[in-house]
Amino acid sequence: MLTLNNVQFAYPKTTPYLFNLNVEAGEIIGIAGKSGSGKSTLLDLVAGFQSPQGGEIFLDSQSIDGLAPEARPVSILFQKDNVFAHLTAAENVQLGSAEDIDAAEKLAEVGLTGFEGQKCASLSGGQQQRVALARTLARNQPILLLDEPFSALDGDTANQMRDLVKQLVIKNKWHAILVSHHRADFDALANRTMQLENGQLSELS
Ligand SMILES: Nc1ncnc2c1ncn2[C@@H]1O[C@H](COP(=O)(O)OP(=O)(O)OP(=O)(O)O)[C@@H](O)[C@H]1O
Repeated sequence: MLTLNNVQFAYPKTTPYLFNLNVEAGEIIGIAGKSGSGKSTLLDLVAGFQSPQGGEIFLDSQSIDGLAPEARPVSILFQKDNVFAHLTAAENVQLGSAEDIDAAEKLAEVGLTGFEGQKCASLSGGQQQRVALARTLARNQPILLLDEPFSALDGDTANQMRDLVKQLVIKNKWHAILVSHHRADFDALANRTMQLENGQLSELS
């Protein structure tokens, strides 16, 4: 389980945050909230881009607070720019993996058989998101942070990506947090959705 236990944080001049959250393996927790409510800040704390000013973040009872971002058991999928355009699909999949991995196999798992040698610059936005997902598979980190990953995709492509992400989170028992402005993302993916307001999370009814 991923646990945020009384995690406190404040930027100068913003509402202080107090985060309590549990995410089970294989679960996707949706985070809704107005622009500026602190959704990205929550992801930044888990990813290690910001440090809690109080409280702790645990994965399966082990604190991850002392780990630098690159050492955290975390993968992140943003809205766009998740891949290096000048590298091939296979090269992008291999980034961040210590050992040689079978990029073709990972690409096949996300529906991109035969795309290994193609430069990402020549792929569609949806295909680029699939390449990024294949890299997430290759790294196979237990925490997956999803920051509006479907927002730049058209309706059908977004639906296919949602299905794929849901399947992979369950299959690989990742602990996923999904930030979005779109109710459709939560309806399709989230086991539970929390509302972030006034610096705190509460269950969205
Ligand atoms: N590095 C920073 N220094 C100071 N204030 C910051 C910093 N980063 C974000 N903020 C402020 O913290 C608040 C929360 O920002 P955050 O990006 O987490 O919100 P968000 O809910 O993700 O917004 P959006 O939905 O627009 O992406 C905002 O008021 C923002 O201006």
